[in-house]
Amino acid sequence: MKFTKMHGIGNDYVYVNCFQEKVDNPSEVAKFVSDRHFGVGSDGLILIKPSQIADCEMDMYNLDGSQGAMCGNGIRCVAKYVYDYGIVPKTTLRIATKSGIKELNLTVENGKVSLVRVNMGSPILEASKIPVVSDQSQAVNQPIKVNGHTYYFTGVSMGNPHAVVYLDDVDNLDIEKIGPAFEKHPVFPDRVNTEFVKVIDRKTLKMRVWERGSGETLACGTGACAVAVSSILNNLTGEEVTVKLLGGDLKIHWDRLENLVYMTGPATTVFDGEITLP
Ligand SMILES: N[C@H](CCC[C@H](N)C(=O)O)C(=O)O
Repeated sequence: MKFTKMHGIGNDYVYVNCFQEKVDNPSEVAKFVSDRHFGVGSDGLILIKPSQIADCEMDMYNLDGSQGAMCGNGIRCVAKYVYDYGIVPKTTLRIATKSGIKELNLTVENGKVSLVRVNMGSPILEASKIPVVSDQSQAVNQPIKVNGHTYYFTGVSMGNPHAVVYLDDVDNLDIEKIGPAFEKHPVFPDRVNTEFVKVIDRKTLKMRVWERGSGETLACGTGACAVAVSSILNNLTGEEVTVKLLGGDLKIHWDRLENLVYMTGPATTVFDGEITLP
């Protein structure tokens, strides 16, 4: 199987061009290629497919083989792939995902995409639609008991579920322990991606993320959007923020009038390869 290794500020996936390749059992392939010792090494697998309703379709799998509904860092790389490889020679394009069609604008330098702006759509705040178990219609600063401690989270879906938790220190965080405890907590019926956030100032947030099905990743685009929405809802920042992640920065703007979230960030191609599947 031919593939291309790409990343969005360190959130790396194995990309397969399904205009040319056929992947029969993507969940199993995701588990195999994601292994950093026995496979290629990645946070998961992303299939780039033809679409009847958009310029192409993105189909994303976590490293545990579970299918995700949306991938912010991934969709920027999909746009870069289809432009750079001449499949969709347009700088404004639409990509179908499991959470609807997203529109993207590309910045091209020396014939290659360097920066991508994604209209990520409207955040979903209704607890039942995230889903989050709550006795309120929205889970804003909701208390939750994890490993014997009480934390407060805000639930946001960007097509996939996120729990945003504010802490004074995200550097000395035992994320390997607290991450899985949030991910599998019964308050989140479909599991959850958890972002641990420190507010730097009203325009800057610093975050780490424990992803559903992938563990700690260096970045999470939908997570950065969820963090921005939560921080604006909690009046901790203005509408435009820089979210600083381990792998780099993303610019997020929640246009409250349109109720649309825009994410701007880079997309990087690392190498093309070929792998024999088991
Ligand atoms: N890394 C992705 C999110 C993956 C979400 C996935 N872990 C799930 O919801 O199952 C991003 O950049 O938005």
